[in-house]
Amino acid sequence: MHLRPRNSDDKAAHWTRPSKFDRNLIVIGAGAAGLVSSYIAAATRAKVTLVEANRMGGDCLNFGCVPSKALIRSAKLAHQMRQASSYGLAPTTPEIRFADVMERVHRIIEEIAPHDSIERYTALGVEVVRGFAKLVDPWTVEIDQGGDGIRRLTTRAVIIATGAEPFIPPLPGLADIGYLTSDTMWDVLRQRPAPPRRLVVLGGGPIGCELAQSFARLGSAVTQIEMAPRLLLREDAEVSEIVRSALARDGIDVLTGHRALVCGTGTDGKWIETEHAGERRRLAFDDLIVAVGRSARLTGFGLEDLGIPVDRVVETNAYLQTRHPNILAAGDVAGPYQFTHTAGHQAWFATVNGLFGDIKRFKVDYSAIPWATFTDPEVARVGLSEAEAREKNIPYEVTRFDLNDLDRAIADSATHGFVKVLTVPGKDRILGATIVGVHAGDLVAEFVLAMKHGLGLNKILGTIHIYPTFVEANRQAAGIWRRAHVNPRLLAMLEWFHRWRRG
Ligand SMILES: Cc1cc2nc3c(=O)[nH]c(=O)nc-3n(C[C@H](O)[C@H](O)[C@H](O)COP(=O)(O)OP(=O)(O)OC[C@H]3O[C@@H](n4cnc5c(N)ncnc54)[C@H](O)[C@@H]3O)c2cc1C
Ligand SMILES: NC(=O)c1ccc[n+]([C@@H]2O[C@H](COP(=O)([O-])OP(=O)(O)OC[C@H]3O[C@@H](n4cnc5c(N)ncnc54)[C@H](O)[C@@H]3O)[C@@H](O)[C@H]2O)c1
Repeated sequence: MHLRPRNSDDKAAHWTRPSKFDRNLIVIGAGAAGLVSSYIAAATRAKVTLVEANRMGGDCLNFGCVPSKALIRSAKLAHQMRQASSYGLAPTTPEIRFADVMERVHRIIEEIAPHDSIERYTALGVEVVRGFAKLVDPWTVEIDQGGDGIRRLTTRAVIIATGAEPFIPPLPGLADIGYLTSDTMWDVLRQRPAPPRRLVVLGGGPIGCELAQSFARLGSAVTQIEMAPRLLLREDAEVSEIVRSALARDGIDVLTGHRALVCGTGTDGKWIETEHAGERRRLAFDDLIVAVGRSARLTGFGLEDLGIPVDRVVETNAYLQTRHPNILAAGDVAGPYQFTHTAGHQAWFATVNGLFGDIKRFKVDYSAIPWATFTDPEVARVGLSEAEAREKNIPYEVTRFDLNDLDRAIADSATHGFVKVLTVPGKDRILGATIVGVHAGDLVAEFVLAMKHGLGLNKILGTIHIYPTFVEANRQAAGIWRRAHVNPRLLAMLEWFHRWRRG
């Protein structure tokens, strides 16, 4: 089989498919998508090689979910200590030992690292190679192993799982003043005895909100700059408002609708200038974290030479296949989501389609994708938000239950938030659920299960939930929906029946 590279000037260039292959599958990148892909391939007894250029576990373990959630936990405890008087305890001001906080963050990375280690994957039957992988042709991968030389392997299928990296905006002066990103901050701040004194967080997405709140609770004076009119733009406006006021309560100066214009260094240290409603404002700071989105890693490993189309992500079809059907992509590099669990979810489809696609292919299922932002209160969602339903012209009904009516939330003095469910008008079929509150990321699992398996609100109402728990809020919401949908004629008949029985 011959394939001609698309858009290539070299008209003579073509590739010949080998008649034999060294591997069934080569996976490029050992983050969530790559690890799960190679695991599944090995479980089906395929000969699979996993190539990682940097740290096993990818961004989630080393720079993302794990360190950020570890930091959030220390920050939450500091916050709870300050709240002690609300619970009848003596007011406490926590002594923040920042170096110890950062040591704990790194200890937790080390504690989880064995799950993603070379040793574990080797024992599972995966060949793990340290090095930088490059596609030479649709069936050949070249691995630069640094001092250990270059190795070439042929393979029937390839999964691109190269992830994403922080996007750095073209902000004048930014490169000169020095800035932190999720890639660099964990190592840089590990060297510091104290948290940044004056911190600017650029970006009001999940990363910006989680980090801004954590550092504020650990003692930094935080200013958060978001150019959009509100935080967490993907969520409904009321969600953004709850998060904004929570961050404000933590002392963060939240500047939405502010465009960052330029930064530099002056007598009072570093500064950034923003513009809002025609007014310019200059803010002094000591450290700045850039959290304005993540760009897929698309260049430098052969996609261009193979004519594989990319836009913001690698272009794939519903089976996660690229232009070359034996080259597939999963995780942040494939989009449209940028979560660890969606990377793992796509990995199953990419692997099965890569190994068995010429026999049977499976379309990747995006029907019930959940996510959570781990601010306090947490924000979790599955399916449609109200804004999305309106945008897509999908008719819906809303049922809402506020946590200030939930016994457990009242007992815990944690009543900020709600459960909001969108259903098909007149039916109990769930179109989406948004939960804001303590443990929202855990609570949403019930709606994910319901949506995935076609269970409606009646089924949630008919399921026993332990009293008093936060997850009872889901059943309360289902109960509100039920009461709003009782048949008035049936009620009238029942009333008549009872009257008749009384004689
Ligand atoms: C601060 C932060 C917090 C986050 N929190 C959460 C959260 O709470 N929950 C959640 O679900 N998601 C969270 N995420 C997102 C999550 O980390 C990513 O969605 C996830 O890591 C994507 O996995 P991946 O396998 O696609 O890519 P990655 O984890 O980025 O892995 C890709 C790997 O490929 C390697 N690589 C790249 N090119 C090559 C090459 N040519 N050769 C060899 N190796 C290569 C890279 O070194 C990297 O290790 C967070 C992200 C950040 C930054
Ligand atoms: N809890 C989680 O699951 C979790 C946590 C963190 C990150 N993530 C993943 O990582 C992805 C990236 O997160 P993120 O927060 O970096 O990106 P994001 O794209 O979600 O949000 C970035 C924000 O920055 C703003 N922005 C862009 N340019 C700006 C500028 N020049 N000045 C000010 N604001 C600007 C945007 O308007 C946007 O609101 C997320 O979309 C998510 O998928 C997930």
